[in-house]
Amino acid sequence: MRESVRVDAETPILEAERVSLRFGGVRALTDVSFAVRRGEIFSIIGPNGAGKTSMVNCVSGRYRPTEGRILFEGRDITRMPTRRRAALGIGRTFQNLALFGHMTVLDNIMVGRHHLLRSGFLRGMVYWLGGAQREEIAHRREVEEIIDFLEIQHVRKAVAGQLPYGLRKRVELARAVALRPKLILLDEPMAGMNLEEKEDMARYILDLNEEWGMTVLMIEHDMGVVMDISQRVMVLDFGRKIAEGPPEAVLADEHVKRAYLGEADEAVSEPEEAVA
Ligand SMILES: Nc1ncnc2c1ncn2[C@@H]1O[C@H](COP(=O)(O)OP(=O)(O)OP(=O)(O)O)[C@@H](O)[C@H]1O
Repeated sequence: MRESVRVDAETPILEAERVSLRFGGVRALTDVSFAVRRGEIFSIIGPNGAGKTSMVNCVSGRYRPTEGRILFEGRDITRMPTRRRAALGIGRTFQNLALFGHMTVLDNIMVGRHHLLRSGFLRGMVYWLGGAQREEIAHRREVEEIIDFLEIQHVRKAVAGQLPYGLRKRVELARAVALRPKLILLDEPMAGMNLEEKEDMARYILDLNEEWGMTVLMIEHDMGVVMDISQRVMVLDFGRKIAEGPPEAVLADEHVKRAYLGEADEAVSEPEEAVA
């Protein structure tokens, strides 16, 4: 039986409370707190090694914070295994592609669905045993919907490992979406993409958010994309939070400019041209 949880419009879908993470002597995260509101696109930015992936791994369950708590829909998930978090509705993609290269696109997405069944959707499982054919049809319909949405119909039978990089990233997103998560964690979804692929990916993320109702927590280096599609942004630097807020406010923050964007205060300005 599912535990009852406190969920209302005021409850953030995700909260990190004073999270610290150490690897031996390395302080990957120090005292980081933030909250993601239900329905928003929230991005984490910061220089290399700032702790972004570590933070997302604490949310997905791959890493366990040394100190602090992670709450999902008001429930403490800090010590919960990854699989159970997925069953609660936390899905993710990885910085480095994690597809089954030898399998078809369709099978890769089906794997996402099977994970959904295995992860405690007991009713579905019983149904599967009792009426496998109807379940399979429903399953396929969902998968086809995702394939249509991500515009990968033309490669559905292709072997995933042989696709161009941008398409593989899209298939990986499809697999994460197949879990039907409430919160989707995207680790550098645009990495290695050309401009057109980035624009497509940005549109898919917006649609996932607006039409599919998924809350998005994203790490992304492309500042243009981050500023375009995020409602709020958190900036990490050396494992600490240095700013959080709407994109424009964060961009204008002097601390952020110095620490992250490298726009030092002493920026050299060109002498103005003499006006005749
Ligand atoms: N598994 C690990 N073992 C030891 N140190 C780690 C591990 N994972 C991360 N770190 C260290 O923690 C710090 C934060 O790394 P993290 O990968 O979270 O940063 P990031 O902001 O995601 O960087 P990037 O933008 O390069 O992906 C770094 O100093 C990194 O070397």
